[in-house]
Amino acid sequence: MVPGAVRVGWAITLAGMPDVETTSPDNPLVSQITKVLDGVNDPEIRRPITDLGMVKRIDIVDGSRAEIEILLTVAGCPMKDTLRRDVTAAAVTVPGIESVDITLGVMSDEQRTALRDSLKGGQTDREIPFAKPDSLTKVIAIASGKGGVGKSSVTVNLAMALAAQGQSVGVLDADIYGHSVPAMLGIADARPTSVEDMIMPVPTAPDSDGRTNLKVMSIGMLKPRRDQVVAWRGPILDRALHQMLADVYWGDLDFLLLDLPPGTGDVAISVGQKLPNAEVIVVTTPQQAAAEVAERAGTMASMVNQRVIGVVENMSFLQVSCPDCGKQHRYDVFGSGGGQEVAETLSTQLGYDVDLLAQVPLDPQLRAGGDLGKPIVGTAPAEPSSEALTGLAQKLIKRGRGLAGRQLNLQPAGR
Ligand SMILES: Nc1ncnc2c1ncn2[C@@H]1O[C@H](COP(=O)(O)OP(=O)(O)OP(=O)(O)O)[C@@H](O)[C@H]1O
Repeated sequence: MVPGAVRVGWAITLAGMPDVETTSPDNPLVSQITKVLDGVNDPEIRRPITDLGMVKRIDIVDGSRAEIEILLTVAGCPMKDTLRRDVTAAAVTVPGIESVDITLGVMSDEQRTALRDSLKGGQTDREIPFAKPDSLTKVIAIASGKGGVGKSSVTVNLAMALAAQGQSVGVLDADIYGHSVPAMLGIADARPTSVEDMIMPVPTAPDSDGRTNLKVMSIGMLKPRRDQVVAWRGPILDRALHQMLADVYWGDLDFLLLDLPPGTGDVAISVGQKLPNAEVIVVTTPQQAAAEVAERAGTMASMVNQRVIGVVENMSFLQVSCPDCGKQHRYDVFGSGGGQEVAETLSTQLGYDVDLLAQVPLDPQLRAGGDLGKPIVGTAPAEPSSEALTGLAQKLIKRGRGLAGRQLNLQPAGR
């Protein structure tokens, strides 16, 4: 503490987090500033900075100048400018405050450990929060039989569509061959920061309301260099996946989407073991050959006891407006019927209804959005492809939490 400072007892902090210091404890402006700072979230952890012990000191100088010291979790925190801006914007809303000086410091090792422990909230090391029977997060793995059918494009657009509808969404890119999710979301070079051994997933750019409802962790972010090739076999992959589920601070998520590698390999088996309550969406194109391999991905999911909740047919048709007659013409570029066929075959094989949840047209704008890191559901929500993906998001929100892998606590009925 700075000399002459006292701890003010009114700050409600997480267990173990220090209170705010001040040299002017009787000045009501200090408590008013603390109150408005309760509304400022750390952009990565997405909890109030006051709860996280990040507000070290608030002093009022010359009656109307606020001096605020903020502790960053790590030196060189990529979000420091956002924090500085948000804290200043909040503090100047307090009547009587005319200027704000922000000093940025860094948490000590002890403070970081206390923060990490608080965030874990009793969760033991290496425990996967989503695997707990009482987890409220809907975990959905996006699978495909083969590469290039648009699995990652569906994943990022679905994630954005869910976030746009107020859902808190995490995307775990477990596609060792592609890991294209960060680039498709415009955060290709972003690297997660960590608090002690806890990794903060990377938030995507805030939406127009300043919210970042979507955070990402990718297998590519565990590599030292972006251009490095991942050539991991089963056990290392399994550990990497465990790390991304257990050591990443995902916070309270409504949805966790997993972009799986194509096919039926090691990652699908690991996901099945680690997340028995995950549900699966199979992505296919309308092509016959693609449909046949997609069925295998669905069968694989059921072999590891995951429920297949539906099929998405991507690149379903191309809609072109005719320069001669002015009407819209549809072209079945990749054939037709593959999605429906996968849904019907899986329903028969698995013994429950597997629906065709969406048909997403072939759309050059969707491709361009992926290349530019600006998914089409955000930039052109009225396009038919965006509408199909937003419709898929709405179906998933309405669906409620599945019962796969959950303890039902059913008792035999008494006679
Ligand atoms: N509906 C669509 N319309 C037009 N282009 C699309 C559509 N869906 C995907 N694409 C494009 O097809 C290519 C492959 O898509 P994507 O990377 O999403 O497939 P994937 O199944 O995840 O492949 P992989 O598993 O090999 O990473 C990308 O260039 C993407 O922009």
